[in-house]
Amino acid sequence: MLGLPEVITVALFDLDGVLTETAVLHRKAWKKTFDAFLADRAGGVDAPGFVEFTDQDYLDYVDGRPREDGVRAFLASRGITDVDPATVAAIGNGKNDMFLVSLAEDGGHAYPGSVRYLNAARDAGLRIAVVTSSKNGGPVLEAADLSGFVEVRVDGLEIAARGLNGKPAPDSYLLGAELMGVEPAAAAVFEDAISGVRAGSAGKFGYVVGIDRVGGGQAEAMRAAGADIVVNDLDELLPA
Ligand SMILES: O=P(O)(O)OC[C@H]1O[C@@H](O)[C@H](O)[C@@H](O)[C@@H]1O
Repeated sequence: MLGLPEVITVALFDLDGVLTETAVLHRKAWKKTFDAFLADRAGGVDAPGFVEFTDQDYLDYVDGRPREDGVRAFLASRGITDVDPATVAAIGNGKNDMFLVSLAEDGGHAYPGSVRYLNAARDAGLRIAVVTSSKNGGPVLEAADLSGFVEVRVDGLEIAARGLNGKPAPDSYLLGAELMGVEPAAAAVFEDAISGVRAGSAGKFGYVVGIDRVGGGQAEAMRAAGADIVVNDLDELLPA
């Protein structure tokens, strides 16, 4: 009925890019932030040393990870390891200000296919939690009018408060399963980020669903990272 193995009683949904279209807002805010930082270091966008932040950079280093983990991972990928913690925090805060402006302007939309799936899941008695690295998980759920579906939310604030390792470590998903009172084997993870698919795989969850929103090599990368199935939209899992 829901395209999941029968043993699954709990769904652990990532948020940005799985339930809501906000991954795009995150990516655009990160690009503006990192391009400004890189241009500043290189001496301008026309300087020979300037190489812009790409969509693939977002997927490889930032997507799905907690804010400052993403900053450090991307800078390290460019060989930039001399930034102090205050600078890492300032880069993340600047990006967050931009994200909040775009969320207020855009409104934070849910994917229609995800809303169909959430309704079908609720009707079928599948219990629903959200596990997101974002500290904006609460406001994004509210903006997209999805809070009513969610029994338990693990977000970036909770992850930081508990000192958990962020995705690709499985900790946040393991906490989600624990708060829902089930073993990982009884829970399915729904993810659009490679870091999140890795977290689901590392946590030995009963089923890992990859949602490919970007095309290119993403579906293949998701399978390699441990996804049991890859779809383009959640309602592909529902009966036609
Ligand atoms: O900066 P926030 O809102 O706490 O979000 C952290 C990360 O949350 C993830 O859900 C997004 O995929 C990332 O793009 C984002 O950087």
